[in-house]
Amino acid sequence: MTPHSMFWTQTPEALCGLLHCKTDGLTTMDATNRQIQYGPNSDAIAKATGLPRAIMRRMLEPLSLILFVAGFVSMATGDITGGFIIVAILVLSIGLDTIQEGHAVKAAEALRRSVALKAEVKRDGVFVEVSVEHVVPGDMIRVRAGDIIPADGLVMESNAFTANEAALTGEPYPVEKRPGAVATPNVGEASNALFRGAVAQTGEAIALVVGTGGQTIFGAAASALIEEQALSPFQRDLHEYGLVVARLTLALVVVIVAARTLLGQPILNTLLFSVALAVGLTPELLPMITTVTLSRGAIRMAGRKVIVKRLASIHDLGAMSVLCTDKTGTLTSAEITLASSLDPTGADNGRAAKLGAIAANLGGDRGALDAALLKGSLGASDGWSLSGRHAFDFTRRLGSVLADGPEGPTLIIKGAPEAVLALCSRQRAGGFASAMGDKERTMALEKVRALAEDGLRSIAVASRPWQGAVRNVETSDEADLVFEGFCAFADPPKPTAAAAITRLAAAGIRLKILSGDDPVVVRRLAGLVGLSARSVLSGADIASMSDEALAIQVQSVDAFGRLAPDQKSRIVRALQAKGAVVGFLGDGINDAPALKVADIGLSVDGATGVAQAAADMILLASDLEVVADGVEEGRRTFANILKYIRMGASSNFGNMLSMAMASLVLPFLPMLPMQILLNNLLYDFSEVGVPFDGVRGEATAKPQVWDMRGLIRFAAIMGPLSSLFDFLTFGILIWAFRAAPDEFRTTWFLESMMTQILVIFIIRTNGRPWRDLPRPMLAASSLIALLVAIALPFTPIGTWFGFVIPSFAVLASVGGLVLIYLLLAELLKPWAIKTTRKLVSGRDGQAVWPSPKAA
Ligand SMILES: Nc1ncnc2c1ncn2[C@@H]1O[C@H](COP(=O)(O)OP(=O)(O)OP(=O)(O)O)[C@@H](O)[C@H]1O
Ligand SMILES: [Mg+2]
Repeated sequence: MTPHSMFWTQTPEALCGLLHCKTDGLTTMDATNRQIQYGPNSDAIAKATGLPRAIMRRMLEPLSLILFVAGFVSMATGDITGGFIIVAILVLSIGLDTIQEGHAVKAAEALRRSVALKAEVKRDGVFVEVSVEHVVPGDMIRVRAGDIIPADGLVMESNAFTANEAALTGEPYPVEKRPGAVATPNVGEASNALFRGAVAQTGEAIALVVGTGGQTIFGAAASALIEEQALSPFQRDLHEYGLVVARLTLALVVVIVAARTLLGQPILNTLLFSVALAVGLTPELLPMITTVTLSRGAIRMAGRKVIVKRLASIHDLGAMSVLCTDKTGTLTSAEITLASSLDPTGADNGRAAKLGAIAANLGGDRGALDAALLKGSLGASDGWSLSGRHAFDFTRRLGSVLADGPEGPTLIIKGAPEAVLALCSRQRAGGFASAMGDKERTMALEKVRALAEDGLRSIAVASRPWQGAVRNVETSDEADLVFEGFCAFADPPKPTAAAAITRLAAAGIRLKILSGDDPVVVRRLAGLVGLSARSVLSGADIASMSDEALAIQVQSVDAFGRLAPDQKSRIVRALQAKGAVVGFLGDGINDAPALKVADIGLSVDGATGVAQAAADMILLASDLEVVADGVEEGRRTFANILKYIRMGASSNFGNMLSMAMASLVLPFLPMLPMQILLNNLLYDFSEVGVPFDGVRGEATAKPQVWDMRGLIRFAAIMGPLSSLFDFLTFGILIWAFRAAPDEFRTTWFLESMMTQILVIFIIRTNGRPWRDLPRPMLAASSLIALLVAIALPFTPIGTWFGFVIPSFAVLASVGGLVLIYLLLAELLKPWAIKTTRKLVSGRDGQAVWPSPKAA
């Protein structure tokens, strides 16, 4: 049943027998059945979803459980109305919570799935794209350079195919994979096997899937690469904040229960009161609120062509202060074209392009340059076949093929000019090969420079007739070459790039180009799109720098060229070291390491699988405009979450706190448990509109960073203010009006509702509330909650809750107090919202915001 142990030692026929399939792919029907039999190709533990489960989960939370029990106990002991109301309110809150969450989260999840990695499988005789999850044993898959291999499989056909299994086996170099029997049980030598989670480096292969999901050789290790979702510092802080409040609450409850029991108050009553208070105090809604707001943010961002894979990265995007980007495809158009083919002297000659196209075709790379070469010389490789290869890699910046054709066995090398020229000892011009010395090399490099200054990027092509037996190419073979000439490519900047960069700069985000291309090309482009082109650092420059020196250099340099993949990630780290929140936008295999290290990895739809897998967000259009839109949305979302948190940390919390204190000095309960629960429910309802609220331009104008100290400052100013007015109400009711318990509770309920709900309109904006009105949804949710709260005591239903109609004098004075409270809150606001966390310009030397993924 498990054909996958050492499957590479078996023949395709034997495996097909075990898997009950043929070697020409499955039918859709068969695949569907197998999906049921084998399960999805992922080993994420299926999360309990579904409505009943979501409700159960909430009901089983300790506080709800206690309240349910208490409610039923009340009913049983005679207080039918009281007990019933408590249970009813609980059911309503849980319903509110569940509906809100279910809806938004599902939609966000669906979006995430829409950019899930795709795999090419043969179904009903043709190759089609399905999501990786739907690959099943028995499928024929096709993988190409840049893909993450979706399942374990036996290679049936291959063309220049190499796979990088570093993450699985630790073997740092790509290994060639081709069909053919292997006898060894050793995984590392299974040259006919593909393993889930490895990266296809070059070429193309077709394989028979023998293992999916957890049933793969590297199992969980592989899926960690494919499906990782780490917590961001923002989420961790939120969690911690929740814990602090929970502990405070617990302490408070213990004190109240002890004190009131000592005072001889009825136990059940006290217990219910303190649990209700705990419900009011705990930010039990916080996780739901952040998830819902983030999910709503994700949905809105999708409308602006940004698909969010990791929800918490929305905040990180809003906090981003530096965006590093690859050059081709984002700053320049993705479609590179072959502009000219030149011989070593600079004269037009098609030979370089022809050899380049042969190498591109046989070499199996899938880069933009190869595509341009193939398009530029159609049919050039007719009559040529592959005998050996040394695959292109971004560190050597060249690759070679051993091709057999009309000229006999020939080694063809193409790559970055300085890399290729260093290997040449002769050059061919006008049909003749002549010696190539330093003088010729310098002239050739000057030609490259001249081309670059005209905006053309070039690669060099060299060759040499192959002597001796045909075998695979090694580094030592790449010497003593004949320089054949250059291929020059046009790669002009996108017309929209400069404007987008200006817009990002206005939003407080600095752009840096991190390219593998020639520094001269990079410099010219930087100038064209409005970046500082004064100094350009190259990979060679930074290789000799210490981390400290690099961290200083990256502050002022905006353009980098000739970077190896690990140098891109090194620069990202250097920026992070000085406190910047760094985004990286890239699409190639060579961008994957930097995408992983960056705080926010951005890739584009259609990018290589590795890049997409490493990214947190996928742009549906490769355009900086889209990033700028996304940043705006991200900041908006974050601002809305902040509203919630601020509200919870001040008014709501303050109210419950003063109530707890009052319960210790009053001979009666300051509010009945069901009144507290009602208070909490109405307050929660009033906030339902927050995720839909608008945000003022100024709140999204600069990178926004989660600022725990700032929040504490806010709470420390607004909390006591709210408590002060609670105590004033308290004092007036007791001493001025000598209010009876029922009137006292009703009035305090009204005061508490009015302050909590109305202060939303003040806290939600940094500006004047009357100049920055809330969106209809928030206005509606809070005003409805407020109206219900105010109207209740005056209706017959109010009596169920133990409300009475307060006297006019009482109402008038409390109304007056609420107005003064709101006025003071508005006056103190500017002082309370001052950020304590200096916004990062990359210079404050304070890494208070560690990169989420760098750890
Ligand atoms: N297929 C190829 N054949 C030959 N040389 C190549 C090929 N791909 C890349 N190179 C060489 O390697 C260099 C780095 O590659 P590339 O420019 O794609 O890196 P990058 O960092 O992705 O750059 P960009 O910022 O332009 O996207 C190129 O400038 C070129 O000289
Ligand atoms: Mg690139």
